[in-house]
This record gives sequence, C-alpha cells and structure tokens, in this order.
Amino acid sequence: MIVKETSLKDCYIIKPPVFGDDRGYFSIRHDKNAFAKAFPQHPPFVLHNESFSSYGVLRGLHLQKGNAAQAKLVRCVQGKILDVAVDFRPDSPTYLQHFSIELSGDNHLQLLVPRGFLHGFSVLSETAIVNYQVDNSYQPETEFGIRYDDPTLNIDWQIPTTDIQLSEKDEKLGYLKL
Ligand SMILES: Cc1cn([C@H]2C[C@H](O)[C@@H](COP(=O)(O)OP(=O)(O)O[C@H]3O[C@@H](C)C(=O)[C@@H](O)[C@H]3O)O2)c(=O)[nH]c1=O
Repeated sequence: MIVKETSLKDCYIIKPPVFGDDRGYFSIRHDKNAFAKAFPQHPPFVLHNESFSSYGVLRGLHLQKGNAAQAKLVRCVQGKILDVAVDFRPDSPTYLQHFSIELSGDNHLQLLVPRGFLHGFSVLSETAIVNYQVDNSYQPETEFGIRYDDPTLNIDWQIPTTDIQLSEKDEKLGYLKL
C-alpha cells in the first residue's frame, strides 16, 4: 500500500497493491494491519457503504458534525468519479481549501478524507459504483452540507452544470456563511 500526501493537511491518496495478469487483476482493497501501521492513531472503520449513480449525479458536499464526524476511505469500484474533499476545520492551515482527484475502477486509487472535512463526488462515466468505509456510525441528525456550487469554494466538478443531478436534499443545501 502506497500513501501519498495531498495539498490538504491529513488527507491522503492511497494506492493499494494491484497484481495484474492474463486473467485480470487481484487487489488488496483494505489491509487492516498495513493501514494501522501507516495511520496508527486512526479509529477503526465501522461501516462500509456503497452507492451506485449515473453520469452527472453529484452527491455532496456532506459531513457529520461534532462527535459524529466521520473519516472516509473512498474508492470507485466501477466507472469514474471526481472525488472532492474540503478541509472544513477552522483551526487547520488548509481550512476551506479543496482537493479533487479522479478515482476509477481502472486506477484503483483511494482517498482518505479525514474527520471534519466536507466530501462529495461527481460521476464522470456512464455509471459509477462508489464504495467507502467510515469510522463513525450514521447519525442523520448531525448531517450538514454546503452546496456544490458554493462561490467561495469554487470547485470545478468537471461536468457541465446542465448535466448535474442532485438529490432533493442536496438541492436545498446552503452556501457558506463566513
Ligand atoms: C449516508 C447514509 C445514508 N443512509 C440512507 C439515508 C437515505 O435514505 C439514503 C440516501 O442518503 P443520502 O441522500 O444522504 O445519500 P448520499 O447523498 O449518497 O450521501 C453520501 O454522500 C457522500 C458524498 C458522502 O460523503 C457520504 O458520507 C454520504 O453523505 O440512504 C443510510 O442509511 N446510512 C448512511 O450512512
């Protein structure tokens, strides 16, 4: 497992071992021991979530507040997404900065999004299956979000605005109040 820093504090790209041969590939998606060695302070993952979406779907930007905060280890099993993490920790040197990366079934990359970050993704391929482990339980009453097109964050989601499909919930999210 290879760990690479991103432009955001505590947010990392992870490349798991992938062994390709004539049949296809074999990959170690999550190695508890290797992960604990790289991130000794990290709480264990307690939920393993998956979503399926079509081209143009944009989910985000989401977080759970306070003690319910979740770190997320995100990968795209099939298709291609633009995965986006926003540092939403006021005491961080990278507060309100974002990092985006293409995750796909082909590149096998994972993004470790820390607690206290907003997270979202847009689907760039016809369909995409996104799989993510989180280190805290689902607590819907603590959910918080910011609209994907917030002018302060100014994120390029790499799909035309006319193609973007939001959930009713995400449509109603507000902009940053600084
Ligand atoms: C996130 C979540 C949703 N649900 C349910 C609630 C609802 O009926 C249905 C769909 O929920 P949502 O519309 O919130 O799903 P979605 O918009 O896909 O929300 C997800 O977006 C990405 C970007 C994230 O980072 C995730 O943490 C999560 O916030 O699934 C759970 O049961 N457990 C969960 O952990």
